[in-house]
Amino acid sequence: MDITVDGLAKRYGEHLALEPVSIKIGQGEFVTIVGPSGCGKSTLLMMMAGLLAPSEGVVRLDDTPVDGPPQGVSVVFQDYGRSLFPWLTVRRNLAMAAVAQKLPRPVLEARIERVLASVGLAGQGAKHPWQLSGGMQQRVAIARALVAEPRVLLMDEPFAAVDAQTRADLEDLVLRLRDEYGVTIALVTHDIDESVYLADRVLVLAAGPGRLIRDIAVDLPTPRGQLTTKRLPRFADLRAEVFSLVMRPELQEVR
Ligand SMILES: Nc1ncnc2c1ncn2[C@@H]1O[C@H](COP(=O)(O)OP(=O)(O)OP(=O)(O)O)[C@@H](O)[C@H]1O
Repeated sequence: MDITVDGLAKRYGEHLALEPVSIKIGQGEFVTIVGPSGCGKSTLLMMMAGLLAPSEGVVRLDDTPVDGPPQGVSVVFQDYGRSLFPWLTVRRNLAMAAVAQKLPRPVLEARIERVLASVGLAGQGAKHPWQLSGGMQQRVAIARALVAEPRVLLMDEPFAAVDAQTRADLEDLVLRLRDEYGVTIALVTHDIDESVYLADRVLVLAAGPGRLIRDIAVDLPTPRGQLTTKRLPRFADLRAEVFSLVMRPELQEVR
């Protein structure tokens, strides 16, 4: 599913949180969104998810305008602790996400088992979220987003609350899932290395007011690897480019 963001802007009362922004994200593309705190990253993502109404402009999925949470789009938030139901098992948490699809029970159960295996949680379905580590809970949140077989996955700092090792594992997991499920992904992050490592394109936003200042094509080879990719000179160049834009946007602005 393509995502077209056309002149999308957001005001909160008098405050202009995001100047009009236009972006196209192609089917199966992985785009990351970076920028300093308060530049409107979450605001942009929530409007793409149909969870927040824009003040101007429109989001289209393929050719259909978004005017509420659309079918085929799943969202993963940072705060997995609050996004899972603690009183339900992992399997029941996942089943809830596909309720609207009214799948026959065996189809739903097969999907749940497949998705749990995909995120490395085979055999954990009968546990409750609180019996799992933070990294495993975030895997459940990702699995839950996949159960409905979305065509678009929108992720808002999904790995911010886990340790570095788990974060690297989850990054690689999401890259693999993009290939396995062919989903289009937009992911908000504060982490510049992560923004380059994961992306086909990095969108850099600046603050005061929030605006898009650069759309960088990441011409690194695939498949990516934590060691192989991050030791490439080209990775260091891209990382430095994003870093300087995020830290000193006024020196770099091109449009
Ligand atoms: N519900 C709201 N009401 C009023 N202002 C808001 C609201 N949500 C966000 N803002 C403001 O809009 C701007 C953009 O916020 P947003 O959360 O989108 O930024 P962000 O880049 O995701 O920030 P962070 O990286 O800190 O999460 C900020 O100035 C914020 O204070």
